[in-house]
Amino acid sequence: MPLNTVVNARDGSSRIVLSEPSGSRAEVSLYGGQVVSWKNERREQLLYMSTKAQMKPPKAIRGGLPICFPQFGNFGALERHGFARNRFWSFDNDPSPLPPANQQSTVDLVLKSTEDDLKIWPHSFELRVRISISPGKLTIIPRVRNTDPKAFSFMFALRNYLYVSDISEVRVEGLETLDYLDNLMRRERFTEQADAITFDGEIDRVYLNTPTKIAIIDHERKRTIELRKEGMPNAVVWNPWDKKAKSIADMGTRTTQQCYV
Ligand SMILES: O=P(O)(O)OC[C@H]1O[C@H](O)[C@H](O)[C@@H](O)[C@@H]1O
Repeated sequence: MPLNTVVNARDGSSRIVLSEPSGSRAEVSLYGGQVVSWKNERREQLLYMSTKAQMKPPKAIRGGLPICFPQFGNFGALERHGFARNRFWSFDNDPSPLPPANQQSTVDLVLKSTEDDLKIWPHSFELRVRISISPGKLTIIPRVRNTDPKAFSFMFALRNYLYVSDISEVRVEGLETLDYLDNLMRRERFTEQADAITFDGEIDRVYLNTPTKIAIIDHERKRTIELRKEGMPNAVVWNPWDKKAKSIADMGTRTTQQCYV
């Protein structure tokens, strides 16, 4: 058991608390291996969490940073976004070969395939994530080990719910001129023409071969979240807008404008 505090939230779920001296703090749920809260040193929340989110099976947690594995979306025969977000993860006591962690600000989790998982996806695996915080930064390092005699392919994605003031006040920079698959147009391929992505309706796109740095600029809050990634070529931009959001039972819309991207 690591030193991180494990708290029982009001909804009865257990969370691991990460903290660091400048005052930022994250909470991680063993259900889904999911970051459910991340606050900066000014105690401002940076992740959206639905007021109707369930922290227990069978649904995935609606908010934070859900982990999609071994499938993203409906790009395969499994349930949407795979099953890792609907499983209870464990503490990983042997996260080698990563460097030793500061146990106040880092947690290592692991998900290993079970007999039931093998019935729906016949490949045994160990999926590890190291989640850590430092001033102004949240880092997630995922690793997949094939414990199967045969090779397999998989998809991995972090389906981030970044908290913004009002989606219509947000710009996403770094995806201009790139090709994308439009999930609202049967995955037809288009090229982005705008010099930044802004929002005025439902959007659900997979941008291909994206740069390592993408900026989410929240004009109203005067805050920029910089997303940096390695080894993950594509980036999804999703916001369901009003009508679709209302049809998602656990979305818990607070205002008519959605506040996540
Ligand atoms: O409702 P969920 O299963 O969590 O999926 C929420 C959304 O995730 C992704 O961004 C997909 O591109 C969308 O098509 C999907 O609607």
